[in-house]
Order: sequence, then C-alpha cells, then structure tokens
Amino acid sequence: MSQIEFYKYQGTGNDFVMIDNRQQQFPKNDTKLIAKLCDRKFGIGADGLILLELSKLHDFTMKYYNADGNEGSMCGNGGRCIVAFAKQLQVIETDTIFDAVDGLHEAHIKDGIVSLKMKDVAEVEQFSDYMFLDTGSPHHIAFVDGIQDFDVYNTGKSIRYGAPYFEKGTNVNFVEQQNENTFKIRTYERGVEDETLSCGTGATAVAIAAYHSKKTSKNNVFLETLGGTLEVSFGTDTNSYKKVFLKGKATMVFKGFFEL
Ligand SMILES: N[C@@H](CCC[C@H](N)C(=O)O)C(=O)O
Repeated sequence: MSQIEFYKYQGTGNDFVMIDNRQQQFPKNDTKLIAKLCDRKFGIGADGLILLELSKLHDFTMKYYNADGNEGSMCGNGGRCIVAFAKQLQVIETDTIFDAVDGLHEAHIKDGIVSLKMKDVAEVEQFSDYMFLDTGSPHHIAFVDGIQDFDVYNTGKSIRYGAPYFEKGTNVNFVEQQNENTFKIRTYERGVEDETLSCGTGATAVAIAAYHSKKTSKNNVFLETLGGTLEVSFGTDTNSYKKVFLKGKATMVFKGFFEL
C-alpha cells in the first residue's frame, strides 16, 4: 500500500482534488478510483480531480478528470485552482504558462486571485432559443426568466443528452441578465451530471454570448454564480474573441492523504 498526498481547492465553489503528479505515482487510467475519490459520500468529494504534471516546454501540465472519472475537456475554474496550487508548490511565482487539453494557458496570480487566459473563440452559434460555443469545453446557453427557481437539474440533463448533442453531450448554462454587464448563471455540468456551484468555461461562454447577442456592449462582464462572482474580459475582432481572461478567487481548503 502507498499513501498519496492530495489537496482540496475550490474556485467559486467548483471544487477539485488536486494532486502533485510530477513523479507519475498516481494511476490516472483508473477511472473507478478517480470517481470514488470525487464521491461525496465514499470519497473526498469534488466536482473533478486535477493532476499537476511535468511539461517539456512550459511550467507544468494540467490533467483534468470529471467527477465521473473520465478525462474532461478544459476546466476554467480548475485552471485557476491549479495556478494557485502551482504557486503553493513553488513551481511558479506570479506568472505562468502551462499546457492543458485545449492548448497553452497564460495566467497571473495575486492575493489569491487568478486571471487565466482562455482559448480564442472563433465561432458563436446563435439559434432562436439558445446559443452554443466552445471555450475549451462545449457550452449550450439559454437566457431564462426567474433563474432562482429554475429547474436546472432536469432541464439541463434533458438538453445535455438530447439533440444535437446526444452521447458526446454538452455543458448547459441558464442565464438571467441583472444589469448592463452583470449576469446570473447556473450550470448543469457534463461529467459531474449535476448542477455545480460554478463553471469557469461556462462563465466565459456566457460573457461572450451576451456580447455577441448584443445583450451587453461591454467587453468586461461579471458572472454571478451560486458560489461567487467571476469576471470575464475579452477583445473583439470581427466576430472572433481573443485575449479572453477569466478572473476570480482560487482557494486551498484542506490537505490530506489516501491509501492506494
Ligand atoms: N467546471 C469546469 C468545466 C469542466 C468541463 C466539463 N465538465 C466537461 O468536461 O464538459 C469549468 O470550470 O470550466
């Protein structure tokens, strides 16, 4: 039996088991183990598990697994949390470039607040009652009234498994505008298969969708999630979005050990 050290981090309530895997001691193909570690009754409890690994060219590599144990697409809140974790491990100081599943990310950390550069967005699909875009992860966005009482779980689940997404699925965001550049957002997350308190790639997608559909003319947008507020800013260039930054607090909650 061997002991593995883990840290628990959260970014606006999206929580992660974080492991320093620079020595490759964690069995990352063990889907059942990852799902068990993320289980809130039988494990540590988290929306996902993140490994910090060595990178040949950059400061580190981020490997992200959803709570169901499968490797996920990009996680924005997880990306912010791993920057705080890398600082804690003294892998970085205040600025970094790291590898993730969707490419390189630059980030800056100051006073526990992480500003993370997200991938450029070249395409935003607009339909009569929803929008779709990929900010590193796929996001379906629907603007609704009365978001407080909205049935995010059941409506989100039926959209996630329905046409045109089916097996591959999507994350599903419900949004209500509060003022010129503030939006309330609730997200059903693929791979967690439940509503989470916050989704970073979802917040990024909503900010861009709101601007693209002319709900705001501001290119810095505040997203009020159930776990706190995120800020997204971006540059615009004939329907494509560059220099996209996701900003918010990333916090270490506790550390511990588990047996393999
Ligand atoms: N919580 C994440 C989103 C993670 C990706 C997602 N669940 C998927 O694989 O579809 C975030 O903060 O972006």
